[in-house]
Amino acid sequence: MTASQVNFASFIQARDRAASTSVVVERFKEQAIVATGVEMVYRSGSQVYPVLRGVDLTIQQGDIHLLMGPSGSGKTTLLSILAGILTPTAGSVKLLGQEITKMSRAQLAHFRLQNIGFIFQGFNLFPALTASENVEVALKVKGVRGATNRRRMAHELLAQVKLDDRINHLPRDLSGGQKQRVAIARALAGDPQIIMADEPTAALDSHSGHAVIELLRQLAKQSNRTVLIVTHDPRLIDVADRVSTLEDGILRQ
Ligand SMILES: Nc1ncnc2c1ncn2[C@@H]1O[C@H](COP(=O)(O)OP(=O)(O)OP(=O)(O)O)[C@@H](O)[C@H]1O
Repeated sequence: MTASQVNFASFIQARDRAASTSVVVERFKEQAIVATGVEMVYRSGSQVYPVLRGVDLTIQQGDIHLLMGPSGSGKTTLLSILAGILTPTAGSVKLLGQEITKMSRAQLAHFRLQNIGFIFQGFNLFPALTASENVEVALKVKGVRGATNRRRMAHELLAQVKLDDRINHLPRDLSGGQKQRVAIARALAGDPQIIMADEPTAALDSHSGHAVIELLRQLAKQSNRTVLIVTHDPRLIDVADRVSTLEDGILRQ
């Protein structure tokens, strides 16, 4: 081979390597949550309660995905499995390209801390801590060093959810919508790529519910975060990219 042929061959090899890497990155980016054949059976003595019967679910990165279905259909069970809080009886779950169903408890706990933020119906704030301190605690758990640093970051997160004028308020001095916004700021601590929310608007009146929905939409779209929401709230359908319905243990996307 001549020198120019060698150069051209190396160029082609480098280009193909780059192309295959970008395909991998693309694919990784596109599928934030992939559940395959997920089954869950609860047992109580000799009684067996099958709740999920082979659930397949793919959620793209940056999407707001709603999980709906009648009461008792297994939505919280599925969310807990997708978050790695419950281990399914069968099937696998991949988050951000990593199979969490194969991780040890320690690996899973670390992965959750780094990559998932949770929002609950009942806010789950520490009642004796201010809005800022509630977020600071989450930052500490996620490994952010330095009290001053955590305080500054907590204020930035609270500003992001438009609560900069309430940073020193205790939860009892905040409205339901404001409490949920503190909970959202806390879920954003550590900048997780996935946010999971269980009935985030159920305890809110219509006005606060709308504000929280709009905030969740902004969070997903501005930062390309994936937001998975279990809800009965039909108002959320307008902001969702996809809706799945769970019924009798079967998921329809
Ligand atoms: N630890 C458990 N042991 C036994 N059965 C359970 C357990 N947890 C949940 N279940 C049952 O599994 C089914 C699904 O519960 P799950 O909470 O996942 O439903 P859901 O769709 O989230 O309900 P809701 O909309 O009312 O919150 C229910 O029949 C429930 O009673």
